[in-house]
Amino acid sequence: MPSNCRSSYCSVMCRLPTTPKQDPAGLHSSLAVSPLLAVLRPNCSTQAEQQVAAVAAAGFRHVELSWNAEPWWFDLLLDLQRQWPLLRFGAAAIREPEQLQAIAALGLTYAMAPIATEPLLQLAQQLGITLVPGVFSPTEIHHFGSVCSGASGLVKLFPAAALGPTYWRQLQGPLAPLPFCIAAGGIAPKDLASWFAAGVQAVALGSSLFDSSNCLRPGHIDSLAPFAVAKPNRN
Ligand SMILES: O=C(O)C(=O)C[C@H](O)[C@H](O)COP(=O)(O)O
Repeated sequence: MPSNCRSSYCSVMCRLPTTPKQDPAGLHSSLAVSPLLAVLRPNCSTQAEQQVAAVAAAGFRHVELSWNAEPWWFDLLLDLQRQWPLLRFGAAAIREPEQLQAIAALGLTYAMAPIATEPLLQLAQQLGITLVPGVFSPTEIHHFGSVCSGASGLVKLFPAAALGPTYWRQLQGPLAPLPFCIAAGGIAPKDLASWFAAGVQAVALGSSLFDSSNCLRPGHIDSLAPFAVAKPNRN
C-alpha cells in the first residue's frame, strides 16, 4: 500500500466509531481460566442442590440456572450463592426485561439468553449484568458480538449442535476478529475437544450431563477433566 493510501486508510479507520465492550461480570477473564458452564434446569430445590454438588465436584466454576418464575427458585439462588462462594452463579433462558431486573436483585452478575435484542443488552448494561446474547447467523454474530450498542463482546452460539464446530471454524476468516464465543445447546462432554479446536472460548453443557439420579453420567468425568478446575469447597 503506498504511504499516502496507508495514511488515509488509517485516518478513516481511526474515525470509525468504537463500541465499549460491557462485561461487568468479567466473564472474559473468568471463562478464560475455567471455560465450562453448567446449565441446570431443575424442577425443585432438592434436584438443583444435587446437580450443583455434582458439577462442583467435576470442576465447573460457572453454573447457570434456567429462569423459573416460581418463588422457590429465588430462595434457591440466594442459598446457593451462600453455600458455594467459589462458584459463579448466573441465569439462563433470559428473554424479558423483568427477568433481568429480578436476577439483578438476587445479586447475579451474568446471564445468557436464547435470543438477542438491543433493548435487553442495554438494560443489562444499566443493571451491571453481563448478558450473553444468543446468536445463530453470521449477521447476528457480527451485530450482537461487536457492533450494536450494549454489546459485551461475548455471544452464545445457539443451538450450537445444530451448526457443528465446522460452522464456527468457517467464520474465522470472513468475520475476523470473531467475538468471544460460548457454544451452547445440545453439546455433550465428548464433543468438547472439537468445539475448542474450532476456536470457541467456552462451552455450556446442560441436559447431557445428568442421569435420572442427578449424578453425572458415567464417563463424563474423563471428558470434562482437561477443561475443569480444582474442586471448590462448600461453606
Ligand atoms: O436459553 C438459554 O439461555 C440456554 O442456556 C440454552 C440451553 O438451555 C443451554 O445452552 C443448555 O442446553 P442443553 O445442553 O441442550 O441442555
